[in-house]
Amino acid sequence: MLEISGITMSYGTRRVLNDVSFTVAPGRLTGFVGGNGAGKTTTMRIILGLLTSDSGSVTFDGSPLTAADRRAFGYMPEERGLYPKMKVTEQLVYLARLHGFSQAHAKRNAEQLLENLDLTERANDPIENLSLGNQQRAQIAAALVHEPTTLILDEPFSGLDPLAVDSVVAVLSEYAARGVPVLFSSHQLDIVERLCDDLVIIAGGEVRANGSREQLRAEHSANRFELLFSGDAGWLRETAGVTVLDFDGGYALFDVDDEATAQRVLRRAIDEGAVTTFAPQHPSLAEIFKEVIA
Ligand SMILES: Nc1ncnc2c1ncn2[C@@H]1O[C@H](COP(=O)(O)OP(=O)(O)OP(=O)(O)O)[C@@H](O)[C@H]1O
Repeated sequence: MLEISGITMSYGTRRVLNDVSFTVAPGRLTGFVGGNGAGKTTTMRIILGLLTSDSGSVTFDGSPLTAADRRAFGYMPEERGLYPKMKVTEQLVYLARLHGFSQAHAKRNAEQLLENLDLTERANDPIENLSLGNQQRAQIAAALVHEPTTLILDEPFSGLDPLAVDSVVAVLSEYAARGVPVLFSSHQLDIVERLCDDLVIIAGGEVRANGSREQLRAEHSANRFELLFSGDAGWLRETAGVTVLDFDGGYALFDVDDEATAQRVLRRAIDEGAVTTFAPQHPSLAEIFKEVIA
């Protein structure tokens, strides 16, 4: 388990991280979400040891990170940094060799990653000849080729088309399933919502929400229900404790003041017609995000 505890950091007199704490659990994909300038890249650089925080700690399974621990991490930086003239496979093999892998092992890993990322056709092209989306895939392969013990990825999905997103999602999920903690930042809330197990929402250098996706959705659930039945739901507008948000004949979306009101509504709907849907509505990540950063 990677644990970030009480990290505070200033650039000059300007504090950009304030008491940032969260964990990245093994085998889980943790999405790190925040607007521009929220502090994601700074936090990741501190985890990697590229920046030193003013206070706080980063530990792995309870011990402070050593240089050797960090060398075994996989990192995809915000500013992409592959050698433009080097061919894709050559580059990946070179990086794995730097980590002490044999030529054969390095080549095997590189080829497998290129296949999983649908990049095999470009294996012998120089990086600079690839489209931006394909350079991005190569960069993801570069972060993974040395079988890292932890993955830290800064905006791995930016600039990828939906098919590329799917192949990267599959590669990261497979990697996490090996028991590796994976932390990735993203602005794309729909992808984060689909992909991540855990979420950390940061704004103004402070963690505003943190937990499993289900936990956050449940915590921010506003007792909202959807009803679909064969009668007419007009009576809902006059029902005590109910606020109707959307209504169309036998369809209604509404908030209730408590669970007892929801059950009263359900009983009345059953009395008046055949109920096909009566379900709590959990907010989307985009809605939670807006709520917690407000
Ligand atoms: N080298 C630096 N010197 C001074 N201020 C910096 C430096 N790097 C970042 N900052 C400031 O620190 C704050 C956090 O920046 P950071 O890059 O960590 O945010 P971010 O969440 O990664 O943003 P983005 O999504 O835009 O990349 C911002 O206000 C930024 O302007």
